[in-house]
Amino acid sequence: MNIDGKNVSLKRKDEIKQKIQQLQNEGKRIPKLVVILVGNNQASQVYVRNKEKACAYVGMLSEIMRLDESVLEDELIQVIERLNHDETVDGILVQLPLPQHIHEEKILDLIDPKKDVDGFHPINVAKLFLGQDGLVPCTPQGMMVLLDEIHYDLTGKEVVVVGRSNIVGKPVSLLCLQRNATVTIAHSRTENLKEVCQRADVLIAAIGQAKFFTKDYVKPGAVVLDVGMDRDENDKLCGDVDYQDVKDIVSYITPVPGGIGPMTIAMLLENTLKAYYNREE
Ligand SMILES: NC(=O)C1=CN([C@@H]2O[C@H](COP(=O)(O)OP(=O)(O)OC[C@H]3O[C@@H](n4cnc5c(N)ncnc54)[C@H](OP(=O)(O)O)[C@@H]3O)[C@@H](O)[C@H]2O)C=CC1
Ligand SMILES: Nc1nc(=O)c2c([nH]1)NC[C@@H]1CN(c3ccc(C(=O)N[C@@H](CCC(=O)O)C(=O)O)cc3)C=[N+]21
Repeated sequence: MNIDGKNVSLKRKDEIKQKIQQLQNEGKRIPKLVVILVGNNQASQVYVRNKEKACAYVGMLSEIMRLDESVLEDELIQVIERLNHDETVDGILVQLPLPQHIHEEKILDLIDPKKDVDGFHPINVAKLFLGQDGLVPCTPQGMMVLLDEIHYDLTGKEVVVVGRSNIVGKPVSLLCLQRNATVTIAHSRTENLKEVCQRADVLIAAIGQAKFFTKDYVKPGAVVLDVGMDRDENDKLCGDVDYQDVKDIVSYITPVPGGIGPMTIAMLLENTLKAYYNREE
């Protein structure tokens, strides 16, 4: 069965919309998200526009700062420092990937952890590691919300996460561990990947390879969360999972599009609202 991420994200956004309406009624300041987009990466343009639309839908203020591909690292640093000090700004997101000449780590470390709605700053990463309350990366958090939606209890379950990036693979592994799953993190150097994946009660596919996971990777009855945002042979958007091949043997699967992607955006809005409340307190 499909897990309808689009619909779940809509429910979440409607809840946020109500909260913002309430702030408005009380004459309070309205939460604001700033997205920094460097260069003109095609995919990034689409994602950023989706974020802008979502902000408008819930009544949140948003600003997209479009910087030229050739922007100097120092200029970007100045922009972030200004936003860090801007009292009207609650969330700052620097869209990845950044151009080659800019050091990603240096930039992410600079964002005020209180405004780090991506949850990529070392302080927030450490909080997640320690199980402390902080800003949690959006895509992994979105996956937890979808598991809640199907009332799936991870306790004692075998979770296999394929992919070990800082933005998806590692954080989602920690969240599953927190929920008492037995977690395996696989990657490009993993031996016998097929056999490892076949053990999974929950398979999390986050490698960026179109339709890589066919049914011989999937245990019948497993839950499959497909994070991939890939292009197939016809340049059509698809996931890391071969949906047609596995759909009849899984218990649940997130489709692409309409699965994890929309949840990422809903969680971004939730994080911005959380950052707002934390700062107002
Ligand atoms: N829906 C959403 O909201 C989001 C979707 N995405 C999508 O998710 C996918 C993953 O993104 P991201 O985590 O940033 O990816 P990265 O490219 O940063 O990391 C990919 C990971 O997958 C591993 N990997 C690559 N190929 C294989 C393979 N053949 N077998 C096993 N492991 C492999 C790599 O291993 P190694 O470490 O050994 O190199 C690496 O750990 C992409 O399609 C991306 O577009 C990303 C973010 C949000
Ligand atoms: N600092 C930073 N934070 C991110 O969260 C971040 C990033 N950089 N860089 C790129 C990835 C990717 N990502 C997506 C967000 C929404 C969809 C999304 O809305 N997907 C729709 C379809 C989109 C389409 O039509 O192309 C869906 O799956 O239904 C996808 C992918 C966020 N990322």
